[in-house]
Amino acid sequence: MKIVSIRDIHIGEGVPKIIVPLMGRNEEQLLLEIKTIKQAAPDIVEWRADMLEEIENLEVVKKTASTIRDALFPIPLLFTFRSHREGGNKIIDDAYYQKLLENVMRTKAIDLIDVELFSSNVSGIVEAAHANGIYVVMSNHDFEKTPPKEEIVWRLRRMQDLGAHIPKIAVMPKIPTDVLTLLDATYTMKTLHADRPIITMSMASTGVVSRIAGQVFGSDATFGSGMEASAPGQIPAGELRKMIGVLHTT
Ligand SMILES: O=C1C[C@@](O)(C(=O)O)C[C@@H](O)[C@@H]1O
Repeated sequence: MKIVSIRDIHIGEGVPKIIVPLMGRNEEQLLLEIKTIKQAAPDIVEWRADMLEEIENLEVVKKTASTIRDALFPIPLLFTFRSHREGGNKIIDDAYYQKLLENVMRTKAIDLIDVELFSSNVSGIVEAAHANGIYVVMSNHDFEKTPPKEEIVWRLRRMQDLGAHIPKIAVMPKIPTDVLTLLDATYTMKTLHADRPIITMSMASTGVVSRIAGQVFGSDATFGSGMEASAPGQIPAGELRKMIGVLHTT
């Protein structure tokens, strides 16, 4: 089993890692947010760059990336531009998505990058990440429903085949047994197919149990909110840490 190690954070080993999103709209808000979320001692911070007002200005994006890096170091930084079709804040075209990701990777201000499975030229982006020494968290989100177990496992396997260091999927439950489907898919992926860390979650209030207990079934990290949640069902990172601690006391 491959472990993803960034300084003293080892994803895929020990207790699940807590990832806290940064949702600020500009540098000033982001710096304030960083001060606040540091109190929750996140293992990893995710910059949700689709929230940035000036996301279409590459110079601003690159400068903001290094400002965040300096304020956070040594906490590992995950860069995410979440597309609108997968629940993100802003619509950009495929060409700009790739250009944005490649520019940010070249700054070396980040440790991990989110690459959506269904974006165009995934292989090209993954290649650029490998060339820059940045870990790929490949992702897929379904805000409408929970696909069948076989489909969830297929998507996670496809991410692994495409060179993701960490495959990730977030799905929406309509009924409580949809959460079981997600957890069952997680367990099958982890025990039969995965040779690396994976991250899975079921969203909204019905899915909260998956964010707390996901590691029992094979998920290696979980998202907890800082100042603002980035998806439905995220609970505050401090509370999440306590609950995960309870699951790991015996
Ligand atoms: O992919 C994910 C997972 C997520 O959607 C969640 O449900 O916690 C939150 C996003 O910020 C992150 O990029």
